[in-house]
Amino acid sequence: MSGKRTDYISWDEYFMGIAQLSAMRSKDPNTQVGACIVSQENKILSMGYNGFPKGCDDDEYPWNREGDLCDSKYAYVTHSELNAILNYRGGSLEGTKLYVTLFPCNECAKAIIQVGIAELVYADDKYNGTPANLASRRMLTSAGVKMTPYRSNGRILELKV
Ligand SMILES: O=c1ccn([C@H]2C[C@H](O)[C@@H](COP(=O)(O)O)O2)c(=O)[nH]1
Ligand SMILES: [Zn+2]
Repeated sequence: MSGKRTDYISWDEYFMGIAQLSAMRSKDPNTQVGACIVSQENKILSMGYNGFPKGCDDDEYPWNREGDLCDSKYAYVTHSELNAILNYRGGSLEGTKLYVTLFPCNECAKAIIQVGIAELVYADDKYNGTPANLASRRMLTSAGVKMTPYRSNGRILELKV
């Protein structure tokens, strides 16, 4: 009997929690996505969320989903996974693990594969079955990236900030 706390959060809860917290920084009114990249030694290497690139004012660029490409967010938003990858300045991401709140699209899948991320743990999969989702799964499978759905145990983590 060591007397240690037993209700501490697991590694998965910790890293998915960080991804969820990162998503809360997103200005996207429809879908907020967060990502957290972790080393094989469970060290957090990088984080990201979906948003416009540096210098592109959140109040000037459109957050619309509809309309011409240039009048919608899709032309401008950087996805959370890509932001997490680009935010990392420490060298190689080979063999790392990505926690992400939404299953990655095909464009993010390309970046994930090319930087050598070995596994992804995803929470939501609301675009399952769409062309981007199918293409993403196809590439991730071909590249041998392990895809693990996050299994929430339903525990609610509260923060007073
Ligand atoms: O792999 C992905 C896919 C999407 N996102 C971001 C891009 C957008 O900001 C939203 C999706 O908006 P919808 O209104 O649901 O189409 O999510 C991402 O970060 N990573
Ligand atoms: Zn994406």
